[in-house]
Amino acid sequence: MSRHRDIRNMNYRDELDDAAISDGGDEDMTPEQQAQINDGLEQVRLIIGDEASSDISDRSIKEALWEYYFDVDKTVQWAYEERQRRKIARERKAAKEREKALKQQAQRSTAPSAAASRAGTPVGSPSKPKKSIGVSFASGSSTPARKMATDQQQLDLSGLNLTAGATNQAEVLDEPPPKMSIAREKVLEEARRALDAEGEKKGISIVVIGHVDAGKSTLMGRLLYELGRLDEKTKRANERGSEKIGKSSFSWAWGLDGTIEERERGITMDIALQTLATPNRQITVLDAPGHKDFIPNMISGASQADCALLVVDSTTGEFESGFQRGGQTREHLILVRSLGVAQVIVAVNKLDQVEWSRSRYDEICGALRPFLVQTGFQPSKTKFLPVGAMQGINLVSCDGPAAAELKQWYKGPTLVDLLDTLVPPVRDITSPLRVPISNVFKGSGSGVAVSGRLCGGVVQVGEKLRALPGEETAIVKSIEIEDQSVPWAASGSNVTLYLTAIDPVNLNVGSVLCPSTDLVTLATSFVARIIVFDIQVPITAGASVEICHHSRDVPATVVKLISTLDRASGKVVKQNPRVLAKGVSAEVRLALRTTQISGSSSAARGIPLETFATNKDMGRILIRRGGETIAAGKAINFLAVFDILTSFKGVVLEIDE
Ligand SMILES: Nc1nc2c(ncn2[C@@H]2O[C@H](COP(=O)(O)OP(=O)(O)OP(=O)(O)O)[C@@H](O)[C@H]2O)c(=O)[nH]1
Repeated sequence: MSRHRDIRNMNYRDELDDAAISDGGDEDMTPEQQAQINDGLEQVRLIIGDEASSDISDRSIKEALWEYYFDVDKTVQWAYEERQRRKIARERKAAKEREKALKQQAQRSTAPSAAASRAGTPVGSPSKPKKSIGVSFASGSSTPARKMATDQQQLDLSGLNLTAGATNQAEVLDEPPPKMSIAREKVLEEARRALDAEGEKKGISIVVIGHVDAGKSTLMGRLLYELGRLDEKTKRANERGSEKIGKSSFSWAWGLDGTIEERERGITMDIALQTLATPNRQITVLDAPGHKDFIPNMISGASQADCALLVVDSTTGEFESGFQRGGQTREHLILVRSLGVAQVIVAVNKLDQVEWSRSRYDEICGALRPFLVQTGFQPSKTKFLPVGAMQGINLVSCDGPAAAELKQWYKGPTLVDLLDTLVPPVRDITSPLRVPISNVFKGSGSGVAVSGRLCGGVVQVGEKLRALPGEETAIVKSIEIEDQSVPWAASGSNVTLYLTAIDPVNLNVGSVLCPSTDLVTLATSFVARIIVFDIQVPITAGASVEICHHSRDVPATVVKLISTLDRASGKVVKQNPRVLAKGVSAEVRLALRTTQISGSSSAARGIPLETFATNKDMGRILIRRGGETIAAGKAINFLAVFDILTSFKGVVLEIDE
């Protein structure tokens, strides 16, 4: 085989047929190279699935491995892109055929009797061309969970040439953008009815948090298996694959940790999204990374969740290291509470490591309870349970010989019982639509897809939305919730929106989609009420920080320390404090840093923010410094905003304090 074929820029028309790929001859390879190819093929297959589900033949994979010098990561990336290219090519072909059929139909209808008599068929009953609806890569595939931000499935948009010129675009546009077909009032009425419906499963999202290696992914992988959401074939493939790289204890985690780096390192690096159902709840699960290097990804996941599932490792010394200062058990709890999560389930895991000791379980619950209260969780909204994630004990049931020791002292609910009683939050469907984008990836045909959680309002197919910051609008081509196509979605739903009529370069993670008639404020300077975390170096005026808002981080400066406040009453304790030490509540003025340097960068154009009083989910921020989260807060007042009406000039309006 030659290494000189440009795999990334292959013409998909030629590549559609695997037989078209020249063999080139394996005889050029040494036995070692052949072994490497076969080994690589096995690894790629573990990730992308078999030929039927991946649409890529062994031969194509071997070719790619050869071209990429046996690099499995690059080959997997190529395979995902290739699959998408093939899908687009098929859609184009189908569109052309539909167009041809329509033309023939039109010709027939202009000469009805002649056509009818010639064809011997009745006139006027053309077969309606099927409408193609974009589907995400994850739907129906045997690949692991869909990842949210930096997944292999979040593809390099340049590979698709989505912006490659008018002719190309026109060719790809197989149908005009859809029009809004349902009146807004009707959508609201339907949404209200669906939310109130008795007997309907209530939708809720939960973020899985905890210190690194607590067993979060293992617990979710095992739970998905117990609930029939992970099939035997994938389970066995994960067992084989993890054993092969000497990480067999991570086989359950492979159900969630899908990238090669995550699997090789045995850690979660990005949020993985999965769904599961309990008798009364339809649950979106966001598995967050525990490692402190990936806190921004964890924040992105937590800002999309209603509730949290905290997993702690009960092994001697392990709970303690996660709970001590700097441990992620502590930090994650503070973060999720700051982001508005009020309900938490604590799964005390790996009890098999401490011989199912009741006293160890009680000790851990006893240490966590006061901390949870201190962090702002109400005891009535905090539930505890003992589990053995690896063996699947007390997840769906607490029966069988493996659970015998636990059953001697534990008679409480299982994890599924507790998930089933989570209280869904009140959804504000009448407020303006806000969709902070947590991921951008390729849609089908000419479109691009974005995912995120609706923080207000309703969205429907055909709706025109503005992407902020920026001047571009998009039209919603289709909407998916849990891989099901739906005509509309309401506040609180985690959705994938397939957009058209927009260049994908204008859609960024952290941008917010909203109606053109009701734009989000782009704040460049604002007052926030914050709570300072357990920091060692106090905050002073002029400090350089990062503001995290949903999936966006922007450099900012703490311009002014306005006052410290009484945490209980909110009353001013001291005006113009010189420093803010740990535990203090304060009002500060923040300004995006790039506004002071240049008036044209995206950060300078402000962050799409609302005051907490207007929209709680859109008004929360976290403040980080040097990789550490130092404070959480809410925007209470804008001091300077980017003027959207004159945005092409990059005007920043100063508003009096
Ligand atoms: N003995 C025992 N080991 C477990 C159990 N649950 C998880 N583990 C092991 O703990 C290790 C870490 O598991 P993961 O599921 O990757 O942990 P995690 O919390 O998802 O890790 P990060 O996402 O990287 O923070 C693996 O070796 C698991 O096999 C359990 O119930 N018992």
